[in-house]
Amino acid sequence: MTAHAAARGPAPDDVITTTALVKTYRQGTDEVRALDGVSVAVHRARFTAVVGPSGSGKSTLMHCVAGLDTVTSGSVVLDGTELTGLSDRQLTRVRRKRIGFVFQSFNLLPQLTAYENIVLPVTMSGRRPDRERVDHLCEVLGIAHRLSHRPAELSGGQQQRVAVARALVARPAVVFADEPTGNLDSRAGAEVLTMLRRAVDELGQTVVMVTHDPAATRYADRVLALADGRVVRDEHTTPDDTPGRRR
Ligand SMILES: Nc1ncnc2c1ncn2[C@@H]1O[C@H](COP(=O)(O)OP(=O)(O)OP(=O)(O)O)[C@@H](O)[C@H]1O
Repeated sequence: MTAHAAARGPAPDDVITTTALVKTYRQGTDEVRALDGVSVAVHRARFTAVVGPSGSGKSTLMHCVAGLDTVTSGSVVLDGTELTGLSDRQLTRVRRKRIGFVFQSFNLLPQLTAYENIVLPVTMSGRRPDRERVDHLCEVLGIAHRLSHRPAELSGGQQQRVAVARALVARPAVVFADEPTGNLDSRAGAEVLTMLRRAVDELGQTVVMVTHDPAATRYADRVLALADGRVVRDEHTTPDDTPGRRR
């Protein structure tokens, strides 16, 4: 969907819609306009990469859309819920129920096994893990043989795949991946990107990834480029351009 069409409201297959999103920060006496009117819609079950130079607003956009930061003006609708105006408690609920996160630094709990890390979002909310779902995820992600290991006993790439499984386990509406390959060598990075791609193609997951890595964007269906807090490019790729993509 184009930025123009996004202004007309969310279509059924849009899992995120922002309209005229503005975020300003105060830096001393100056005001920084980190987002300067972003209207964009993200399609369900697609892999969207957000790129742009340092300071262009990528992290701010992700934080506002994921309910990690408040917006100055405009609207964010995530999976049918308007986030602006929600209390911290309501935002926490939205994040817990509808969003999975993958970070550059993996953020696994060192004292827990891979399996315990993966099911944490489920057990923390007082539910029992769906063993079939976990087994299927671990098979798709190639970590089924590593589940009893602690993070320190895993390679960086394996740790990040555990983090991807953790992000997917509760069937979130969106997975946000913030520089997921930033701490990995190119081979491990390619493996993790392939796993995110498979999460989209085989599990119907929606993935939004912030990245500096030009190679990473080749795995996405769409590349949104930001500059000075605005969307300056919005490119959709075809399946033939995308490595590891099902034809
Ligand atoms: N908490 C904050 N307080 C003040 N200014 C901020 C804050 N967070 C971000 N900014 C400013 O907002 C602008 C956008 O920052 P943002 O971190 O979103 O960019 P980015 O594209 O993610 O950069 P990078 O690639 O370096 O992570 C920058 O000018 C930054 O200095």
